[in-house]
Amino acid sequence: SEKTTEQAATTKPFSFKLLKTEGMARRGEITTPHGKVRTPAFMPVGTQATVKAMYPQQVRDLGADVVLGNTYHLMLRPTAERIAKLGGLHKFMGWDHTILTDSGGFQVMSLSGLRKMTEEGVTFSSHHDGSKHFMSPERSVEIQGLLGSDIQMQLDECIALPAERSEVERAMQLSLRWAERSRNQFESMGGPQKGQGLYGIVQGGDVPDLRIESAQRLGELPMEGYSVGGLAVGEPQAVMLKMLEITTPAMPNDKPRYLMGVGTPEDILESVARGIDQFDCVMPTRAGRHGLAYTRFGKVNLKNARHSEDPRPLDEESQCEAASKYSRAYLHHLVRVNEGLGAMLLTWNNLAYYQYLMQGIRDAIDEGRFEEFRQQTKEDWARGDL
Ligand SMILES: Nc1nc2c(CCNCC3CCCC3)c3[nH]c(NCCc4ccccc4)nc3cc2c(=O)[nH]1
Repeated sequence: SEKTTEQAATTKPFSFKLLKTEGMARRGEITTPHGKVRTPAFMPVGTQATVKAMYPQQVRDLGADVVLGNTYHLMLRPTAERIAKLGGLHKFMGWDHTILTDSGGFQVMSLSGLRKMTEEGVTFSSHHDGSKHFMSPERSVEIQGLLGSDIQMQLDECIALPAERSEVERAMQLSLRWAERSRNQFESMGGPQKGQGLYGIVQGGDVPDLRIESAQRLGELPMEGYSVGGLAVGEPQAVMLKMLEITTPAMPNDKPRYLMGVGTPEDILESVARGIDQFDCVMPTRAGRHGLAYTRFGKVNLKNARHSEDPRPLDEESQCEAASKYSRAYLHHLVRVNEGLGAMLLTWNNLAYYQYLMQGIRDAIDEGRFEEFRQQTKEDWARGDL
């Protein structure tokens, strides 16, 4: 029968095209039911169905192809059932491009009160009102399906570092068993037929053989992509980078690799060089709300009194008005008197800079000059803010 455009679009299978590589750096393109994702990609965080202090169109105009939502926050408020009743998360928040959701395990462990972790799942109390909740691998995938998420995460257990090997191994093995249960639930809900993707999450802490075992055994499951979890949890940057050098070669080469929770511009640049395609971090948005600006020449803390009479904008060559149109003195004032416009302008500037960096990385890999781009960018940052 003649499929409508809409139906044809949503039944295209999830896919990842590897377009170019330079060393371990990769340039690719993911196709989801809501469009394409150019990789390497930075994915702004929209925890409670909004990228804080930004309009969706503003986020899109900066070049973001995907934003993050969160199972933990949305299952508590307004609940996944209510969002589903209202047409799903895309419609609810007015974002008509790709949405990736985390499974909620990380947030339960880092945000919620009293919790009990068993083979079955995790019981926890809401950090809002103390109400009791339960999340299993199956329930997490069900919630992400209700939200209409294009890229879903398995439920996993992420532990903080440093940790005993026995503890790292226990959490890694549990996460592997939960990966299989998540996959079964995802397939029983027809995820693949809707063109959605489910990612497995590699764990294993800072223990090389556990990282390799986790990556290899996850790779045997037919996941649409694979995340590197359990990092950016307190370990030094050198340890994180070392673990990437060990882990990414053990992950499927033809599927997207998502490093969760990372990171600063330098973390991102160094992780692209070690085989990562997708990133998310609250840094640019959270820092913006705290007066910190990311620019081509490093960070500028607008709280600092040295900016109080500086008439220069953050970066007059920037395409983003937040960087080119307002003086540092004005931004300093807004931050000092805690005016909402301060958070809005600095969030806008920071997301603009992150997307500018990602576009530079993608162009550099396309043109076979990523190594040179990486060195030049690090020199620019080191110059500090002129
Ligand atoms: N499922 C899962 N999620 C992880 C996350 C959350 C990623 N952002 C989710 C978004 C969805 C909505 C909320 C966030 C992580 N975030 C970090 N580090 C953040 C470090 C950081 C902390 C504060 C400021 C800056 C960086 N490590 C992470 C590891 C895992 C993991 O193993 N499993």
